[in-house]
Amino acid sequence: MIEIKRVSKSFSGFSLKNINLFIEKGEFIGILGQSGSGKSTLLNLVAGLDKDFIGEILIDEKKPSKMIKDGEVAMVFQKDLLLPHLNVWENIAFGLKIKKVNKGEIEKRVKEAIKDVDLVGKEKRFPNELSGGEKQRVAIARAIVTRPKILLMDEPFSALDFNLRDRMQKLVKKLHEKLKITIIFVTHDREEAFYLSTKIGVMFKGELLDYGTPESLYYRPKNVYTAKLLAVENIFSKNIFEKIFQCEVKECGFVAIRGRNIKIVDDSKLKGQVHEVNFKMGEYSIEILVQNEKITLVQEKEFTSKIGDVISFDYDDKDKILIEGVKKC
Ligand SMILES: Nc1ncnc2c1ncn2[C@@H]1O[C@H](COP(=O)(O)OP(=O)(O)OP(=O)(O)O)[C@@H](O)[C@H]1O
Repeated sequence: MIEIKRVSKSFSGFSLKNINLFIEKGEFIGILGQSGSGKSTLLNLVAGLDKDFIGEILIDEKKPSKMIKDGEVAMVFQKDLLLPHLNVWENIAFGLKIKKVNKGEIEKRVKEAIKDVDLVGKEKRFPNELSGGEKQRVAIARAIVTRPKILLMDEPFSALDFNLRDRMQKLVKKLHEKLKITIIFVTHDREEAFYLSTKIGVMFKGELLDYGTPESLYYRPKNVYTAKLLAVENIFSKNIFEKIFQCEVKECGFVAIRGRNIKIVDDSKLKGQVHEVNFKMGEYSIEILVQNEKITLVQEKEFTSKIGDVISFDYDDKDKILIEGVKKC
């Protein structure tokens, strides 16, 4: 178990603020947030790379620096950091040799890791003879070969093209299922976080704003920032929402509704004027004006009305997302 308790850390102009997080063994935690939100800062503290912070971090009741010394924590970074003068096999075996693992065991583990990351046949190649994706696979093999309890990954695929990224994500997911280790994976890509994670932590300006399963974050974001990050198109203060959707909402700060949950119908008391239409990847994104407020509807069905037309729309009460608290973004 990883316990992050009341952790704060300051640089000039940035601080990580009072982070509390409890991570069970075997979970896959995605830390999601925009650039500069403090994801890597937090990961470096968990890795024991930075010991200068307020609060407490315990991994299986031990300090991170002890875990990393004992080889129980491994890291994969955005840059592969392979040793250029060693071939694939030697790069993967390097950590085991340092730990003085016996030769037979090294052979066995390296061979298995090479199979796991799909690099069979490329053992003798040097890093400059590998593609970006292959280099990252070597980096992952090098990390898992030491059989760490925890694997920390800091945007490992952000430099790869989307096809390769897809393949690498599948590989990491498969490895997680096979090895059952705890993984913390930092990313600014919400699809990546949703695909991989059992739980996601949302970071914003040094704070952990939201934490939960992908489903709970998707259906019940706790704040406006998470809702925006998860592409909820329509977010209004309670009063404005009540005005444009002609309803009464129980006490809350904001009300949100996804564009795909607003339907165009033949007739309804709710009407709006078409303001803008965009066709994106098989979906129409339709912006309409309702009492001077813009709302966005999303549908796959072909949209034939023109700019300026008045259309009727409706929604289901259960699709409203009530958000407490203050606006944060
Ligand atoms: N060693 C340092 N000294 C001073 N400021 C730092 C240091 N490391 C990070 N920062 C600052 O802390 C803030 C958070 O950085 P961090 O790298 O944790 O963000 P991030 O969410 O991982 O961003 P990215 O996605 O761009 O990697 C940034 O404003 C950064 O400039």
